[in-house]
Amino acid sequence: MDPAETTATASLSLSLAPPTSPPPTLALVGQVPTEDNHDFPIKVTMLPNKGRSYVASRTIQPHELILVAEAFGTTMCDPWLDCGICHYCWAEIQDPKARIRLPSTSPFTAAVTGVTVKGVKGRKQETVMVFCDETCLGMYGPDVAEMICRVEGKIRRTWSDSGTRAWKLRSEERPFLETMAVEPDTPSTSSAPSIVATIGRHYSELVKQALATADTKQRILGLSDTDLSVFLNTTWTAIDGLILEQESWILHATTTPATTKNDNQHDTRESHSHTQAQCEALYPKLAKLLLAGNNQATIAPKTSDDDCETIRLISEILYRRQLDIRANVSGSAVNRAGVGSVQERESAKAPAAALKEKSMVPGGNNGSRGGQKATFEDYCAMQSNELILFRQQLQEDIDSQDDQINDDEPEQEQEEHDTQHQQQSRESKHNTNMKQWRKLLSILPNHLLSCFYVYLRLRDAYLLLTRENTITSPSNTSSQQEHQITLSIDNTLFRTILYREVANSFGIRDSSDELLGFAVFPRASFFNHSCRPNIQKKRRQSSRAVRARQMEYWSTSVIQEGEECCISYGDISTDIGERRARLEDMYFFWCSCPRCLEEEAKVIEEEEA
Ligand SMILES: C[S@@+](CC[C@H](N)C(=O)[O-])C[C@H]1O[C@@H](n2cnc3c(N)ncnc32)[C@H](O)[C@@H]1O
Repeated sequence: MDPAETTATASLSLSLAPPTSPPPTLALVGQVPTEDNHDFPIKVTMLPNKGRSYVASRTIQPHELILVAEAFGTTMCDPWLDCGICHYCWAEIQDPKARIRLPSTSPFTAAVTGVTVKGVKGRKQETVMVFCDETCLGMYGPDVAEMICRVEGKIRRTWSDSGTRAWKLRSEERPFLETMAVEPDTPSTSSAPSIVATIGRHYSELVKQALATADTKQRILGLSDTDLSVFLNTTWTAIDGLILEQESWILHATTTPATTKNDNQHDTRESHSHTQAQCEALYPKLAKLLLAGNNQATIAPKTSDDDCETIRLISEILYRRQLDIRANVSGSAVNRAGVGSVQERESAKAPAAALKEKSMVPGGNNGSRGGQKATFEDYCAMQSNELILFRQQLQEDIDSQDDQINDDEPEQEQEEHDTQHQQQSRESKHNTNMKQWRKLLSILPNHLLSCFYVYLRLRDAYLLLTRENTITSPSNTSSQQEHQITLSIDNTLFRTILYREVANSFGIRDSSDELLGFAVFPRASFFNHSCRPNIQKKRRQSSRAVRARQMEYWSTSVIQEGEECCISYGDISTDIGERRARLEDMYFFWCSCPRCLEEEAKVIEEEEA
């Protein structure tokens, strides 16, 4: 694979239970071909020190097509976004006249009609998606495409030239972090609902809880998997608390437009524009606060292209998950449960069982070696690499900081001391809590802080889009609203998606081996790596409309029943040292495939000679 060339990184809210790890492997272990799938050539099994893997369920002959896997999520690398490559089939667009470009006109300003936020209206939309024609757009899904362009429209916009400049929050209107300044038993002075104060108290406690689990980088590294899960859940939940506090206030302000003197002066339209600006103005403050914990982290004035790639992938997966829910759950159940409900989360937590029920073989058995639509359950069945990635990043941070620590510390401490001194008289309790936050953030890997940043931007964008949907289509009937998909995400869902993409996505390349982007093929994610692979992957060529969304896996030699079926993760032409280092860095394992063992033995032999 190139599960290869991946970019990056699971639970709600106030639950501190460890995430759904270990991955749901056991239900898949020892699968046996059933009556109707006895001819399916591969099955998933558990191998020592390798996790789950595909093995041959019968003798496989060379050049057999053994699996067709369908992509569940894709993301194109930024430079290719508007370069004549179809966003659905990833082929060069043959007929420029038939080409469809989204958005067809600049921004979705129509969606924010009447909102005059300086620097926003009419701003050039940088994200585009192009498709060969209606067929490809239809296959990809016009709604998904539009949604992704809208999300990116929000995300690409710099925070500084949107909300913050247009909307200066008055301190008396600002509950931001207010609850951090009060003792748990002190009533909140905020006009926002009391839930805000409750959340505020709760998340400050969570920060303390996380620090009580581990208060240095080294101690975090020493935590068991279970304790590290609790530590991460607590930290992420505290961040959700910060965000919830702000969202509660924004929603409160939206639903009660005439509660302040200021609001009385505005008509509804202006009120909407202000609340939109508030969304955008509040998040940078939060991001700054979060990132202030680490001297090396800066708040990006503009979201990076890499972050946008990740955001596109997450948004597509999230959207397709909503479609799955709609297809699998009855409409009324969706309404009852609501987006992101506990029921949904529970069903997402039992992917292996669902996979088993649906089909005992990967990719099903429809006579064409699978290829049926991948689902969010399939996606969740992939291995989550959150803990392993976290530890790797933390170790890297420790290694790179080791040399600097002695020089930097006194300066950092002095700076912190000065800042604290200036504010001490008026906000001593606020500072105590801020200090705890800073402490917590300073012991987290920079990589995680970047993930918080991406998460904040997503929450910001989804909130704005939900508001725009409400503003632009207030007259929608309830049945129309039922069919409208609104995206929402919490830290559980964000981490579920992000950390499964890590080491599980495939690079998509053109004929000259240029990397166009990445895709996640959940049912192909059980192929382990070998430097002497017996399976080769190929993009499907049967018809244009399915190209790239499907990947074929072909045997390259005779594979005996029970033998492992492996692909290679990226370049295997390099020497053993380089190969092993790359695999360890990107896929978190030390390769002991037959070829590596042979080459290792040869090196030892030569050294001894
Ligand atoms: C795409 S997944 C393969 C399926 C995975 N084993 C599972 O249980 O979901 C890639 C991960 O599998 C493991 N893996 C793949 N090939 C391996 C190998 N040759 N030796 C050890 N672990 C391997 C590594 O943890 C890697 O990050």
